[in-house]
Order: sequence, then C-alpha cells, then structure tokens
Amino acid sequence: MSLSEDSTARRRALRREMASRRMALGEAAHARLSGQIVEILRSTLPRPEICAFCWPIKNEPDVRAIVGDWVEQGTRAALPVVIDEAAPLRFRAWHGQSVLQADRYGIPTPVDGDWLVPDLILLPLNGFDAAGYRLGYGGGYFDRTLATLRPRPLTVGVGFEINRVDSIHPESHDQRLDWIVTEAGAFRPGD
Ligand SMILES: Nc1nc2c(c(=O)[nH]1)N(C=O)[C@@H](CNc1ccc(C(=O)N[C@@H](CCC(=O)O)C(=O)O)cc1)CN2
Ligand SMILES: Nc1ncnc2c1ncn2[C@@H]1O[C@H](COP(=O)(O)OP(=O)(O)OP(=O)(O)O)[C@@H](O)[C@H]1O
Repeated sequence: MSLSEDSTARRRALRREMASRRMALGEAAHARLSGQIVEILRSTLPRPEICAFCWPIKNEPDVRAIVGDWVEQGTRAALPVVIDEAAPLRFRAWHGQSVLQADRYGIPTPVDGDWLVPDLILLPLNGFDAAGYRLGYGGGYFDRTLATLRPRPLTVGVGFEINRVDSIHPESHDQRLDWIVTEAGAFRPGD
C-alpha cells in the first residue's frame, strides 16, 4: 500500500469512528453538551455581522440557539451550500422561515436567499486535534472554501470531547481553526 493510500484509509476509518461515537450519545447527553458549548460560545465570541453555521447532521453539536440569539440582536445568519464537488462552498442567508431542502448528502439547505460572505464560521468537528485541525466528512469543502475567502473569516470549530484525537495527521491542504470550542472550554490552538 502506498503512503497516500494508507493515510486515505486511516482517515476514512477515523471519520466513521468519530461519527459512531457521537451517534452513541443519548438525546439528553447530546442536548446537555450542545447547551454547554452554546454558553461557552456566548461568553467567548463577539457577536458577528454575518455568521455561517451548519444545520446539524450525524449528532453534530447543535449551536442553533446562539445563532438565533445573535440574529435577534442584528446578526445575519447563513448556511453552506454545496455548489459542486470540486468548488468552494457558498453561503446563503437563513432566517426562521427559510425553506430548506435536502442536498445531495441529505443536508437541509436553503433553496433561496441572498448569497452572503461570513465574518465568522461555526464549523462542526467530526474529529479534531489540539493543534486546531479538523476532520470532516471527506469532501474537502471547508478547506477549499477557507483557501479562497479574503479576508479570512474567524473560524470556530465546535465539537465534543469524545471526538478529540491526538493528531488527525494534517495534510498540506488542511486549514487550522482559530478557535476550538467543546463542552470543556474554548481553546486557541497554538497557544
Ligand atoms: N452539518 C454539516 N453541514 C455541512 C458540512 C458539515 O460538516 N456539517 N460540511 C462541511 O464541509 C459541508 C458538507 N460536507 C460533506 C462532505 C462529505 C459528505 C459525505 O457524505 N461524504 C461521503 C464520503 C466521501 C468520501 O470519503 O470521499 C460519506 O460520508 O459517505 C457529506 C457532507 C457543508 N455542509
Ligand atoms: N484547497 C484545496 N484545493 C483543492 N482541493 C482540496 C483543497 N482542500 C481539500 N481538497 C481536496 O479535498 C479532499 C478531502 O479533504 P479532507 O479529507 O481534508 O476533507 P474534510 O475536511 O474531511 O471534508 P469536509 O470539509 O467536506 O467535511 C482532499 O483529498 C483534497 O483532494
């Protein structure tokens, strides 16, 4: 097996393992952990002008409560839209009445709304390490997106401690996050 085949297989196995750890959380535990993350986000981050977040899938942290609070205070919220497998994501305005439709991966996605450029991205962490690297679902979407956004938005990974690993063995395209927030606290990787 070549080196790159080996790391691809290792990443694939790790992606599955990370999601299955979350799927084993009960509903009450998931809600409690998400609530703790929301409180830490609230006390750590300034309210953004335009906040991108993700509609939770596969038992990802649910941070919709803080997005809703920020929207009441004047923030505009946006959800990612997959345009093409090889393209960066784009972000479409979301509000409480937005119509969402499952995209090619089954992720609820706005069917209309303004295209926005976020100054803050709340990014779910399928897996992560203390150096600030994220493991997603293998599409490379966020890395491609961050590589093109100027100025770079503040990137805040939101995850559960059960998805922390020693190292995700970052590759050259992997982008480091500015903050990682879990139920255990807010961390600035590299500090
Ligand atoms: N809730 C949520 N929405 C999100 C993201 C996210 O991480 N979470 N994304 C963050 O970027 C984008 C979607 N990224 C995705 C990337 C891959 C797959 C997927 O199903 N991949 C296949 C395997 C592909 C492979 O290994 O090559 C799979 O899991 O079966 C799904 C979503 C945009 N929306
Ligand atoms: N900046 C980039 N330009 C071109 N291709 C990229 C870039 N970033 C990532 N990719 C491609 O995407 C593939 C998957 O990347 P990776 O395994 O890091 O995905 P991921 O972060 O888990 O996915 P996602 O963000 O969609 O959840 C890489 O093998 C690479 O080919």
